[in-house]
Amino acid sequence: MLKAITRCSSRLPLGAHLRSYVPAREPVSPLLRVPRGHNRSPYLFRRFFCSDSTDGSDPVDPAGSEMKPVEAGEETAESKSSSAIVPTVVKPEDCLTVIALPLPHRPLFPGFYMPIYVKDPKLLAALVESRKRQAPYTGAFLLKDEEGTEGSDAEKNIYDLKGKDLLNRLHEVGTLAQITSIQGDQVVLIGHRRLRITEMVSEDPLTVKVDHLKEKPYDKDDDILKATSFEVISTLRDVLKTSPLWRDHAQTYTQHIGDFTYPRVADFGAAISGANKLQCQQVLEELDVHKRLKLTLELVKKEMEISKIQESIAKAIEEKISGEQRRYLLNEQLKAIKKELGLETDDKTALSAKFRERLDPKKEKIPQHVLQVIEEELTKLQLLEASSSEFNVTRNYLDWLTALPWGEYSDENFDVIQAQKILDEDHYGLTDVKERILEFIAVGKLRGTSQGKIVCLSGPPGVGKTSIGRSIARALNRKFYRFSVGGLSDVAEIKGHRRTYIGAMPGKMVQCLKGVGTANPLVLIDEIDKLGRGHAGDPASAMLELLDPEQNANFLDHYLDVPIDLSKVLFVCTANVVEMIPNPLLDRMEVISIAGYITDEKMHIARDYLEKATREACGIKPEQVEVTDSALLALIENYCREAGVRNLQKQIEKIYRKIALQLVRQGAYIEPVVEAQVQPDEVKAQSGSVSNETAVERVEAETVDGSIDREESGSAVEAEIVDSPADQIPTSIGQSGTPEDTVEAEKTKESQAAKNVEKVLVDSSNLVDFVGKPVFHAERIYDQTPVGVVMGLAWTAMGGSTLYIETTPIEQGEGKGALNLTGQLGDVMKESAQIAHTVARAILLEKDPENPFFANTKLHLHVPAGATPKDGPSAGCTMITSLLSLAMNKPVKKDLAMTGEVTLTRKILPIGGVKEKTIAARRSDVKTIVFPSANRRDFDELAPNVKEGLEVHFVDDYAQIYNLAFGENQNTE
Ligand SMILES: Nc1ncnc2c1ncn2[C@@H]1O[C@H](COP(=O)(O)OP(=O)(O)OP(=O)(O)O)[C@@H](O)[C@H]1O
Repeated sequence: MLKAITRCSSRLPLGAHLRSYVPAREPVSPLLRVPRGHNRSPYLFRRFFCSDSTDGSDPVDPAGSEMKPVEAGEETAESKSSSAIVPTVVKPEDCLTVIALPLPHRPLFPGFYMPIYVKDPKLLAALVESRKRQAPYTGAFLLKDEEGTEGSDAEKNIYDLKGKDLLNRLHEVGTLAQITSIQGDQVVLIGHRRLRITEMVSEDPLTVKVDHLKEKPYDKDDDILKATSFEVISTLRDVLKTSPLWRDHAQTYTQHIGDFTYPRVADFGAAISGANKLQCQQVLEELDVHKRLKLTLELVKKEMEISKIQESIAKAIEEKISGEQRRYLLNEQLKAIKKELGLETDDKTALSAKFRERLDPKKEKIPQHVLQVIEEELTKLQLLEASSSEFNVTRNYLDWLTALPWGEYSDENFDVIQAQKILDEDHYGLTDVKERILEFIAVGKLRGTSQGKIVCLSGPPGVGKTSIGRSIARALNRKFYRFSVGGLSDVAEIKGHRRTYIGAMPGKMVQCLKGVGTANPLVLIDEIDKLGRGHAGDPASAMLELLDPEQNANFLDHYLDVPIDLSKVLFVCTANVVEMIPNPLLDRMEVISIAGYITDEKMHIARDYLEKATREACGIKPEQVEVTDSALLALIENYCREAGVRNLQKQIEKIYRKIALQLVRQGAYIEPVVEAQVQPDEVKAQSGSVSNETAVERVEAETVDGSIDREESGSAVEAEIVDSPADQIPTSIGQSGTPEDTVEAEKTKESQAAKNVEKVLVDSSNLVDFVGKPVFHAERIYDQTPVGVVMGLAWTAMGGSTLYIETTPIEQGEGKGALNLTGQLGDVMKESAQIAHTVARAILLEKDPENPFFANTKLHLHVPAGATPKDGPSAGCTMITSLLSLAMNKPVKKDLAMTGEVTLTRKILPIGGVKEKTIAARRSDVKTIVFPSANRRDFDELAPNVKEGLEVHFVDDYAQIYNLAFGENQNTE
């Protein structure tokens, strides 16, 4: 079996520098050179032919030589003379009977090498034999494709063919090939001249008689021939530019063949083109040089097109990958440079070193099990590929593990006095909270260590829950970390994601510890009452694990996967409504409620804290402004009635912003005055004897804007002249002019200017200019409540408030008794109204058995304000009183407010929010309050200033309220 190593002999080095055909006219690449030879001797070419061709025979005869087929047996004069001299050496032209070697893939062109594999032992032996006999020639003929088979199939069947069958399968025209070497079954051939099979001589191996073919004669000066040949050359040259492989061919070919002639150009082009075997065979068979050139031109043009496409494909792909490759290469180079300079060892080592460096100082404090995990992960890191995703996961994990403050605690403050000072510095009042913190410190001092606790601060917005948390941290000398859990529904926020997830992060607590860098911070968990309901897992349970002192010594974060000790963390939670906190959580908390502030407390907070802080924040000096008590009071009463002080803070900020603008504007007007003062010429003119009037007159002339009146300007300048004699400062500036002096003078100027600016006064009369019209109108609608209207006390998340219960008849008639309710009442409140109706009817029956009011009257009970939803049972007693007032046509006592749930048996049950309700009652100028007896303790605990001026009655039966309300006053205490 024959097997060609390559597509054609093209793998073998051929080719040459092809010189320009007309060098003077066309100084082109030296790669392709002249197809001349029309004026050169054939012998000259022979010298250049293949090295093994010892006889110098030339398969490509020079142009102009005889082009007719050489008949078998016919011998040229040259051959005769040669054989006469060296009769033992067979010349190519003497080979008229040759072994036919089938070529499966491509024909062999004269001047080209072709290695083939001869698998048929008999054929191989015959070739070896022939080589030994000094006749190293064979006929190489292209195998025709059998119908329906192609390529490898043709090769497969080749050795089954013998004799005639094989002959029929061979193309008639082939090449006389010299056997240059035989190694094993590899036979290397070099093509000499064209042959045509005439008849079969023997069957196995197939031996045939051949005619030697020569090109038809052609005119070497024919223009068309020249032009075609040039075109082939120029196309070849173009292709050579893009393909280095072709260049090699050309070089080697000319080394062996010598200069190009027209037929050689055609052969060369066809041989190195990638054309299929039939097209090549066509070129081989063509003896007309012009036609052969044209055929070749077609092939090389096609080759050109292919090479263009190849180039564009290569370019596109190169562009695509070159960006990434470039980055990769640059990165690698950078790494190498850094490594060389000792700036960085390789990634993994540097990372490990970084982690170890972090660990070393705290190694003793890290729990053993954590150390073990860290070591394992460090080993894993070394084994992983730096570009793998697993590497990144491990690196991040180690980053977190090593960054946590294992066993690192801030030195706690156990000094109660110092702590009290800090707490008082930041907040007014809040005695309960402060006391609790001081107790905590005291216990810590006695025990020697403090322990984690959960404190829950509850109260309306803006009462300072969050800010006292920060202040507690400061008092205890702990690091402060705050996170809000309002609306939090993902357990992963608290407990972290498992490491297997992409973008996994530890939970908030681990983030907190990394952030603060100590294991005993104060963590403020804001809005715990607004904790979301989780869709995957229950955040409340996760919070429980986090907060519970029993469990959190071994808190397990999903990401970290090693237990961490949170028992030293002090948790402070804040909530607006304690009832909304999940019960198991609430159970573990120590709730401290901050009810809100009364006017008096707000005054203190505003004066001593908010105003001070705001003034500093606005860059205003105390002497530049005065906000009177009456202004603050008006602000609190008419603008900021809510329980907290956040709104009050906003209003104060508003005032100070306006003041700042006013001061800056004034300063801008005063400045030109000061400038005017420092004109040396003018100073000289004044020379110490300037009268006040003169200065005033001058300023008047310069500050023409109407917004500063004459008197103001005058007085400002007067102050200027009195405080700093005009002939001193300006003269020093004018004369010395050193930078120090200038700075000094500038400073003096500034302070003078500040002094000149008039102090801004804010009092109740001009408060409107700063904060606009009052937003609140008195909660109190009635001076004296009319029949059917009674004031109740309510509690909301915003603090306490007063509310009215109004009842009016709709229609009367036998058996028409009914009750309509309005005012956005909730279910509980509606039920409360039904109970009140029943109880009121029973009481009326007792007091006035003849009165059929409730039986015959359709009533309407309304609770303003209608837009606010209301609920709760604590308005029960107020509703009964309102119904009775209407039924008896008797108004209730003036300035009376009440609260309390009533049962059907007229018992009064306790209510919540005593402090808020008391504060609200005082705000509405209520004089007498009725509370359930069960709330007496709550009331007694209130600060004296909150209780001041109130007449409070504690009742446990409605009869007592009846007496209080309708004038039959008794001592209910
Ligand atoms: N007793 C006080 N003394 C001084 N400043 C106070 C006092 N109470 C509240 N403040 C100030 O009021 C502002 C609002 O307080 P903070 O934000 O702590 O309210 P909060 O109760 O946490 O509100 P929310 O429930 O809306 O979170 C803060 O600037 C705080 O300093």
